[in-house]
Amino acid sequence: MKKALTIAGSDSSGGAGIQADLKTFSAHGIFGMSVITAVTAQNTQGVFAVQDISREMIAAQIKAIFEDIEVDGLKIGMVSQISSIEVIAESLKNYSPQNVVLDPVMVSKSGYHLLNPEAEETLIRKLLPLATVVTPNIPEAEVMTKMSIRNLPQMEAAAKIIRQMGAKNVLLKGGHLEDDSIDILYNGQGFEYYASKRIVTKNTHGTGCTLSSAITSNLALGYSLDEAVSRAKEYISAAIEHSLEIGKGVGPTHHFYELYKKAGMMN
Ligand SMILES: Nc1ncnc2c1ncn2[C@@H]1O[C@H](COP(=O)(O)OP(=O)(O)O)[C@@H](O)[C@H]1O
Ligand SMILES: Cc1ncc(COP(=O)(O)O)c(N)n1
Repeated sequence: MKKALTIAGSDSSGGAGIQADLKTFSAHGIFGMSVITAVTAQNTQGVFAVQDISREMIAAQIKAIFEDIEVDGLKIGMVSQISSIEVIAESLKNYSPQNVVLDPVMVSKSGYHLLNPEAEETLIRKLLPLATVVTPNIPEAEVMTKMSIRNLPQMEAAAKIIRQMGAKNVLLKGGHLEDDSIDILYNGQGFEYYASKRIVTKNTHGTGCTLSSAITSNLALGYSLDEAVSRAKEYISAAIEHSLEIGKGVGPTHHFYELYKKAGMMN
């Protein structure tokens, strides 16, 4: 069985973060493991409190996993402080992990700063070079490039700038634009485009986490990056289409092993 690790924050309401990642890994038939960087008290309506895990504890979790178990895919999600980012970068250097997907989580859908703005530059400098692919949404790409992104040509220009910052590949997600949702992948030579119909729903809590852990799962299963992104896009579209009316606010995506298996997407 393939094994994947998520280094991210815990979402008490189960829609995003570590919880979304582990559900996604399971739906792909992957054994999921976690390094928790922060515990959040959140639900479908907002984030109410965050407690960061100490750098010693983050390092100890990473060591415990890599010293014992082979990691076929690694996803990095919410990391809130400079010290946490630094310890992750230092710890991972010892293990040279393959198939690293970096989701540069900055602000939650409900507007809470999950990444301390002072740590943005450290995230770019320390974590981007470790990434096989980085998956910013439009507001994150705007912070990284300091440019305004309103259309496809601006997305392409931003993807080129972000790749120059050190990631091997950039998947810039178009979910925040108004038209159909197009994500673009830039590998330094050319672009791939992944379009999907915009699904009309308010329930998109955890879409970014779900997409990045689905890419990680498919890379761990041995698919090329292009195939991994295509399959992950099918997964997230179905997960949004079947999203759940849970809670009073922005409900979560749905993770469904059985439907996925029927669609012939299981290995
Ligand atoms: N309403 C929607 N319909 C279809 N796909 C969507 C919708 N919202 C987001 N997506 C897709 O979900 C993934 C996550 O997108 P996005 O919302 O941009 O990221 P984030 O959760 O990081 O803000 C992307 O592949 C995006 O294209
Ligand atoms: C622990 C954690 N990690 C990531 C997100 C981002 O998810 P979203 O952008 O859907 O709010 C979140 N809300 N909580």
